[in-house]
Amino acid sequence: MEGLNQTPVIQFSNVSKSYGPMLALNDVTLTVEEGEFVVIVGASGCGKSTMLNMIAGFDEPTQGRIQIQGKENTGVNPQCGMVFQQYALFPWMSVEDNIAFGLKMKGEGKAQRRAQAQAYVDMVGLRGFEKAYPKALSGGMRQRVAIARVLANNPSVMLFDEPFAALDAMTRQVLQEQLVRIYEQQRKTILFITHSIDEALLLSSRIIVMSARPGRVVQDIANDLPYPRNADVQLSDRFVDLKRHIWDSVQAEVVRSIESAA
Ligand SMILES: Nc1ncnc2c1ncn2[C@@H]1O[C@H](COP(=O)(O)OP(=O)(O)OP(=O)(O)O)[C@@H](O)[C@H]1O
Repeated sequence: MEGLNQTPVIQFSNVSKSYGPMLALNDVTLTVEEGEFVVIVGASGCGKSTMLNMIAGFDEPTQGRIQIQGKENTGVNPQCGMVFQQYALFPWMSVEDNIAFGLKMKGEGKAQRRAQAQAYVDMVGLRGFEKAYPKALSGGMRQRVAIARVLANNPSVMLFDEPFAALDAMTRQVLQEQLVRIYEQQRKTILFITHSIDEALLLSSRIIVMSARPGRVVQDIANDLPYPRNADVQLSDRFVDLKRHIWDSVQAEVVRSIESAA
């Protein structure tokens, strides 16, 4: 059967991570296959960002092994593209140049860079803003530039660390729907962190619930809400069932995390 013997895009094997004496992640084993949209939820401080940082090669496990497409990182992994909560754009570059930056680094010619940048400008709905600088853009627009820049690099894995957390609710919903559209078209492998169960359900094909620190995987839930999706999915009975189920386990872990901090 197709896909059965494929190397997973991401493989955590018994991964633990300590910072000095503090254990942040404890024995995490997780396999992510090509084309999955995995959302990680869990209490504050349970090691979600640490997981993304280790996948990207910004940090490494204290114990266990992380393999990206079958290989352990030896440094920052160019196959991983990260979108952060804070927009991390180059303020001295236009929208177009920010998006095309990675293409320039790869040595692509100017005309080709411009054409590709334009395609991603269109994809994230920023036509007309190509020549604008980040300071002239709203938070939501900046985040679209950040997403387009990562897409333009065509990474094997897209990593999102609470990318919409700083946005107002309406902008957030527009960007969520846009990201779902992009996923439906491109089926990129995505790992996405959020504190919002609604966001997790709207976006993901699978949801991982982490325990309070030290983080472990406590639930691994297939999100069977059908694609194509839009915000209306939140009105369905299945959405409400899944939300209740996930909320119960997240809430238990949040309470544990607050109690252990007290
Ligand atoms: N570079 C570091 N040095 C020391 N401690 C760190 C470092 N990075 C993370 N930690 C600690 O590791 C734990 C996990 O942090 P991490 O940021 O991965 O959690 P998180 O689940 O992403 O949290 P949040 O939801 O609040 O963003 C926290 O207690 C944090 O303070």
